[in-house]
Amino acid sequence: MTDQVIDVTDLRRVYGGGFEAVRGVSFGVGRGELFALLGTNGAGKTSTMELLEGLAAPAGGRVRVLGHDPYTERSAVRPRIGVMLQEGGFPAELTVAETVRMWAGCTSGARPVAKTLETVGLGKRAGVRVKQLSGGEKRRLDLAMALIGRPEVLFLDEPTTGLDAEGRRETWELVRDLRDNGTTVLLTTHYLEEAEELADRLAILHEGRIAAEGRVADVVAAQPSHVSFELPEGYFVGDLPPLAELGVSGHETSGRRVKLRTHELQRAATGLLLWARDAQVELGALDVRAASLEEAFLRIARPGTNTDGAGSTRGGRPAEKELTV
Ligand SMILES: Nc1ncnc2c1ncn2[C@@H]1O[C@H](COP(=O)(O)OP(=O)(O)OP(=O)(O)O)[C@@H](O)[C@H]1O
Repeated sequence: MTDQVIDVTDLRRVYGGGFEAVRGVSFGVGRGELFALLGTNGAGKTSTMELLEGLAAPAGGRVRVLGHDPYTERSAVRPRIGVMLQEGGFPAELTVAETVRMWAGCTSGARPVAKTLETVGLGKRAGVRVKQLSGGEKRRLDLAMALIGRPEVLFLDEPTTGLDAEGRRETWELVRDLRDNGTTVLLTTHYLEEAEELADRLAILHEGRIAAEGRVADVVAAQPSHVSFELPEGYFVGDLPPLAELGVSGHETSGRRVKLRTHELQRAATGLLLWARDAQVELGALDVRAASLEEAFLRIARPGTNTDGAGSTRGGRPAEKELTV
């Protein structure tokens, strides 16, 4: 059984004024696991992360990091964790090397400063003042500071925001290496690709609650796949084989365009194509699309709206009503 390094039960956070930003969040992260928290702006990711980092006391629930309460037992937890906040806020006049050296001086067993700067891609910027760094370089400095104490648990709040594509890939490699060497990582991100690349498991937060949680593949598998196409003039959805027999769970149309939803993509696509061949029907703009994390995210982030565009009227013709079969 994995050693549970982060253990969160029914966590709540209430800000002054009574706003409840975290509303009963529970999850666990095992040693050496990388867990990603996703969610729209304001979903509660940073508010949750700060409770785990011991920066605030929860209004309710329970947090354990490395077996301790990170707020009341801060001295037991702080030396063993690395924290990369959304904004570092370092003294502007110090150089990069001075900044990291200063922090290393307060940390027992710190990594060598020069090596750490190399690791995060700031080796050539060691003598530059913090105020002269670009946004992406500041993010790399934040990461260096989080790594300097060789943390067992690393908290990364949007670590690649502001980085260019290459910088992002480099950070991913570094984070993956750390994880592979046993570091437990909790990461928040707005980049779904980042979560897909890195996360062993993830949770999608929405309005302070976990709306979906699991391995990326499981969260995606809960979403339907789609087959969309255009029927030729004179053909209607009713001309297709019974949709339930194709494993289709719902559909919508807009003009001649038809979109089928299914959890059995191969069955639906095969049935449709065999029908088209036998009926000698040419399906226009055929698109077969497996479910994606983006779709899962959008469905959660925009409840009430259908990412399929169900019920819309495009092309000047009224849409058929959505039919769930
Ligand atoms: N100090 C505060 N006082 C009052 N409300 C706050 C405070 N900090 C955050 N909030 C509110 O709590 C909610 C959650 O904010 P939080 O920063 O945790 O979201 P987030 O998911 O990290 O968002 P983002 O992706 O924009 O960083 C938001 O509605 C935010 O306005």
